[in-house]
Amino acid sequence: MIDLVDVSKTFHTAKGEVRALDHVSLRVEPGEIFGIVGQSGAGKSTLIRTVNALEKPDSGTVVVAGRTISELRGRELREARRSAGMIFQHFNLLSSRTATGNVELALEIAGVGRGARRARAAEIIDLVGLSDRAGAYPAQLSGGQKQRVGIARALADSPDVLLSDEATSALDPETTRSVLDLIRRLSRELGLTVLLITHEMDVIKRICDSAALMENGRILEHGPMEQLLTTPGSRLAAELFQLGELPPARGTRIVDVTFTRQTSSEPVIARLAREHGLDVAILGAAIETIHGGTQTGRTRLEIPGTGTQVDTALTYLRSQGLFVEVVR
Ligand SMILES: Nc1ncnc2c1ncn2[C@@H]1O[C@H](COP(=O)(O)OP(=O)(O)OP(=O)(O)O)[C@@H](O)[C@H]1O
Repeated sequence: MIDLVDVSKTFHTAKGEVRALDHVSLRVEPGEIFGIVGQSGAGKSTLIRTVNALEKPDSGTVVVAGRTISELRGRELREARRSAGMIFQHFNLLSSRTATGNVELALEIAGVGRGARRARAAEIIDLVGLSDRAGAYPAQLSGGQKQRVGIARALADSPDVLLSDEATSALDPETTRSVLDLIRRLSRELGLTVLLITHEMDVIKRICDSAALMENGRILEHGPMEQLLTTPGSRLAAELFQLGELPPARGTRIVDVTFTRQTSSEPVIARLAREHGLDVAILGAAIETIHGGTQTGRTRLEIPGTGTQVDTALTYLRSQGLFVEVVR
């Protein structure tokens, strides 16, 4: 649905050149929720702005819903832009218009007639759960409600893609969860593809099917969440499962064991100690629920013993369907 191929963008500033996007390639499948995480200045906003053609890449191509929007101009470009709706951190609502009025405005700009505008606005306001607040002005709405209006406005013209630029960063944790759950529900119900950028790992783990980590204009790693979790050395996985510092070296082997879905580490570790006679210590553990329900966890083990004993232990863990990464 969204394809970025070798996209680069450099800004020329008074302080010199800033390479905001450095040969970025990325594919977001139809219906997928794809999250891009990275520190401030990583290039996330620039990337998302190339997808709705607010920014033109210096090189590379951006294809959205089958149209190479990085090459379009004029009327064709305006038409193509309609395939993506966008939501923002600070909602960007018009304070002089009600919730419905804000949604209708988007349809007015898209050239939809008055009757159809009314009907569609009511329908989409209902879809985001705001029917009882349809006549309220932004100042009378909570942050979460304002973002629901933002979502309704973005989806009013039935785009294929929803772009989200830190849409929950100004919200408290509980409201964040309800807005993310709404985005996930809408994505499933409408078959909507979602590309979101965030600096919060919590957002990635709550709703994303796939994710990418950006730094200095480059994509460092990307892929489906479950694949990332079992990629050796994945920084996204390490950030998801915070297992703390490594203890001082003392001649033992330290391994991280990741389990997903049916596999649970507990009986396996108990059996490892019992059947292999190894005095295994658990140094840390973290369990997370990723993209709406899959329980995934990581346990950090310290395994003493000779090289052969440890190798046997690792072979045993792997034979139990666990992903094992030797940390030290
Ligand atoms: N219009 C611009 N002119 C000059 N430099 C820019 C412009 N837009 C972005 N940059 C620079 O490009 C780099 C990437 O910025 P970008 O906003 O894409 O990062 P980001 O990951 O979205 O960060 P943040 O979360 O702080 O918005 C930064 O160094 C930024 O200063």
